[in-house]
Amino acid sequence: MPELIPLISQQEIKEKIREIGQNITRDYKGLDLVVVGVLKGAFVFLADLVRQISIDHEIDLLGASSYEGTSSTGQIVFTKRPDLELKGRDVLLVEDIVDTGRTLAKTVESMQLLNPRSIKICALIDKTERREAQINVDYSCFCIDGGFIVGYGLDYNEKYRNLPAIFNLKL
Ligand SMILES: O=P(O)(O)OC[C@H]1O[C@H](OP(=O)(O)OP(=O)(O)O)[C@H](O)[C@@H]1O
Ligand code: HPA
Ligand SMILES: [Mg+2]
Repeated sequence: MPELIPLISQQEIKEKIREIGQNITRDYKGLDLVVVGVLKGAFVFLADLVRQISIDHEIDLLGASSYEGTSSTGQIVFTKRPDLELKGRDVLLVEDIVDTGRTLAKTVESMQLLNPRSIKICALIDKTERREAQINVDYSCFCIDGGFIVGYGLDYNEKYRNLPAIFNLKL
């Protein structure tokens, strides 16, 4: 049976998201913000984050998938493209986790083709141990070294996304 070891509590997540939401609100005043969540993993974080951003903004979604179990296949499959016009706008990509960095590297590359005015990245978890692609995370909630984590949107083979806090998964 896999073991779940508590890593980040609901309260810690809540407090950090409030702080990051205030920073985004401050930094994007007067800009044309479109928050784009990366499915599936970011859906819980996105829903909580946008409710802490108090300037007008629009929300869109894209889908990107590459994991089997705890490993990246290296093949990023885009399962959904954003619907909104992003040209000339200020795009904030919202991710649950940056691990190897491959998903975001590919995603940023593909978003750049849509000619936004700016692209920045907000990630709940910035996990550094397996980083391969150079990614600058503009808004990072929690930085961790390693381990495979689940909960709060993050899955292992599609399970555990519903857990309200974040856990280390021991297989
Ligand atoms: O930095 P990387 O090594 O690319 O890993 C991060 C990506 O992996 C996960 O997505 P996954 O492919 O598991 O799809 P999911 O969001 O549907 O779970 C996660 O949601 C990120 O998008
Ligand atoms: O640590 C992780 N947990 C869940 N999904 C992930 N996708 C990349 N890294 C992870
Ligand atoms: Mg996943």
